[in-house]
Amino acid sequence: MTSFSPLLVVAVALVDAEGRVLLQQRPPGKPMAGLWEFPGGKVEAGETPEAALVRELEEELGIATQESCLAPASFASEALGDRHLLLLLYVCRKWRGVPEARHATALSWKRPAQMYALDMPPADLPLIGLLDALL
Ligand SMILES: Nc1nc2c([nH]c(=O)n2[C@@H]2O[C@H](COP(=O)(O)OP(=O)(O)OP(=O)(O)O)[C@@H](O)[C@H]2O)c(=O)[nH]1
Repeated sequence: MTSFSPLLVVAVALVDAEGRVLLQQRPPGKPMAGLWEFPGGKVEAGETPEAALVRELEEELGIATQESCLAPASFASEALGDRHLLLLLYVCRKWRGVPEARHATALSWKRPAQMYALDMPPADLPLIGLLDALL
């Protein structure tokens, strides 16, 4: 039997009062540099997905939220090199602080309809339609 060890990644659509979603641009030196993605990152050993996302938002954007403010929205399942990516997407409308690009090259608030024209990772593309319908 072949073993299956997916890469588990959590990401969030932070939604502002105007229904725009925060995207961040991956920095040089990382795989898929320059692409626009949802803030988030890998779930570490022993962590729940929600705890990982609260941690990533603090580390990457300097904002604070609570696990109860993270609503599961959708997921993506996609080959990623020799791994298989499971990307869990949450929606969050409540946080404290103003997002700043601590790791990313840039941040941008976008309406879902504007995302179709952006360079985003392949796993994110099916998630755009979901956000377009949801927000
Ligand atoms: N955060 C995030 N990662 C995504 C998205 N879409 C997508 O394919 N990924 C992939 O999921 C993985 C997340 O890894 P990462 O490098 O951001 O994770 P991390 O913050 O833990 O970084 P690190 O590896 O430097 O510690 C990458 O392979 C990334 O390309 C997305 O929308 N947001």
